[in-house]
Amino acid sequence: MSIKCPEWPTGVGHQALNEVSSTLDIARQNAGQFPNATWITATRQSASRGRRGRAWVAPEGNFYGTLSVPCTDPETASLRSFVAALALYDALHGVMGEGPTLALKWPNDVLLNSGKVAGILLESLTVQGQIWGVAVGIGVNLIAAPSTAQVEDGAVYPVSVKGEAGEDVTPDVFLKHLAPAFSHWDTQLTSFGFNAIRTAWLNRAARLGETITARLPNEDVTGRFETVDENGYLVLNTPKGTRQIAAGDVFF
Ligand SMILES: O=C(O)CCCC[C@@H]1SC[C@@H]2NC(=O)N[C@@H]21
Repeated sequence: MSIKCPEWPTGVGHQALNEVSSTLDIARQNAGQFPNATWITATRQSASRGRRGRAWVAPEGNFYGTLSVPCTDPETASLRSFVAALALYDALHGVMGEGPTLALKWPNDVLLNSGKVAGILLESLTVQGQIWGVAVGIGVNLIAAPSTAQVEDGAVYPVSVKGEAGEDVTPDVFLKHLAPAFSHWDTQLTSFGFNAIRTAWLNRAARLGETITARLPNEDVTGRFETVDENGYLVLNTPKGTRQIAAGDVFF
């Protein structure tokens, strides 16, 4: 099967659903069906998933969306987590104004006043065992954040737009900001390559130049956060030399 990456910003579809298990499940079930990039949103998710097999707390009123992107290029696909982070940054500024502080945390969290306000989870979409596209799952705490007891020890504490900025933003209004922002940054990626995205991401990065710890399956790596490289890997300058980290959780 040969499907080209979609042209932005035209031709982006939207399926608005009520309760689903997860908008990522709907994207999987429809892999191969949507010819264009399509936003799948839901008012409730009964089985929301987060990174590394964790659950994502999903009260009604928050934003739950997955963008199904048909695309034949698996390398560019994974870099869409950076596109999503930049789009979330712009969309959150759009709904809150310039006051609250936003920052991006590697690999794909968005921080509001230092707390986690949004998360991104990418999954491959396959048809008959072949990669067909990528699903970009996005959750945003618009009106409510989980309690700190519901998140892992040492993780960034969760916050909401309502709690930090006092704004009542509905998921529909949020998508009106997020969808064009995603199209904008995705056009940058597909037209100019990852370098433009990488530079924009680094300009908004939390703790760049500071000492941070990346938790990997078998070790913790602590070092100075130097940059994100051309593959999207975290680069840490440690006492034992430079480490390039493809995946992990970062702790400040
Ligand atoms: O762990 C994270 O930070 C990522 C959370 C991603 C949550 C979103 S909500 C929409 C989509 N559907 C899911 O089940 N998960 C993602």
